[in-house]
Amino acid sequence: MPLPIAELHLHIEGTLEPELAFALAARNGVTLPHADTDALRRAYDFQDLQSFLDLYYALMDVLRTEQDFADLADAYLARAAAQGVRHAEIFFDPQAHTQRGVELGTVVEGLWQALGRSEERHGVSTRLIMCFLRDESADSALATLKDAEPYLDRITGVGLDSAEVGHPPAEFREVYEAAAALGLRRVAHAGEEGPPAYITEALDVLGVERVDHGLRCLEDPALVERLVRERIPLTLCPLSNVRLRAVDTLADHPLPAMLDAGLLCTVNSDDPAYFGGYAGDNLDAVRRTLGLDEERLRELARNSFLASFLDDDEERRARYLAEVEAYRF
Ligand SMILES: Nc1ncnc2[nH]cnc12
Ligand SMILES: [Zn+2]
Repeated sequence: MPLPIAELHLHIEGTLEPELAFALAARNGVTLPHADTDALRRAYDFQDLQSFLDLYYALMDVLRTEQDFADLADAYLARAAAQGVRHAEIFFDPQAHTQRGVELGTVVEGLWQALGRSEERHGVSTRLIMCFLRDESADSALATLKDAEPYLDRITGVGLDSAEVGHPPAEFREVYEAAAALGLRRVAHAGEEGPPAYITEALDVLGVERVDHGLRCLEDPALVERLVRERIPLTLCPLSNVRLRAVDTLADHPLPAMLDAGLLCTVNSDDPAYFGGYAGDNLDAVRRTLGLDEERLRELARNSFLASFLDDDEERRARYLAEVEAYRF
């Protein structure tokens, strides 16, 4: 039995496995530019975040109907459950779909078909986090938040993703203020490729409660001290960092140093179909390559539930935390 964890950094569109991409392409009459799943997998040789995003957005063309989004999310939940995920806070990118003519309602209703039965089917509780694309305008983000109003009972929070460098968090101050006024939780990608100043801005200007990635905080000791003091969770994604070349090799990943520094780290999969593994695969990889011992792994699992948005269900959080403490490796 795998270690129970919460996955807090997972883009549902990044769970589109090549086999499902081809099946949906056939179902929807879409022609992919790749000959077959092997050819598509060979394209997963990324230089940086942008080279990944180019393929990630292109492949979304196969996602057209509610059923497609339901199938995508259901496949993720099944895989995640098998790897120990007990609770998943799932990102989606509405603008990547509405821009190509797929309505927001199709996306949310489709995802909800899978999320609504996830506990019964997979034993995984879920939350949905709507991300704004930071390489689109702040006005587009505001329009997206407005469009989402009919679905807010299904959306727990907002996030900020896509190409980071040159798109500082402060550009999205207004939409984050509006989201907060609607009672939404706030997170943002920062310090994946962008500088530590973006992490500070995400905290001070956007009011985020968690930082997605946050890897580059290590370049600013005062920021590290603040993140430790304020117990700001970081949702790290080790295999993603290797594939997108934020670190040279997994052996160079600073996770052990970050834990030693007292940072509230969690381990997540980001876009598992593209980066070579789901949440449990990420934990296995850091255990083997970075030599994390059992107590460090238990700490990562505990952190994941502490950092989750289960504040509306403390009884459940306590149950998950008890499972972590009782776990025998
Ligand atoms: N790792 C990542 N960083 C920024 N935007 C993303 N969208 C999907 N995965 C992402
Ligand atoms: Zn991400």
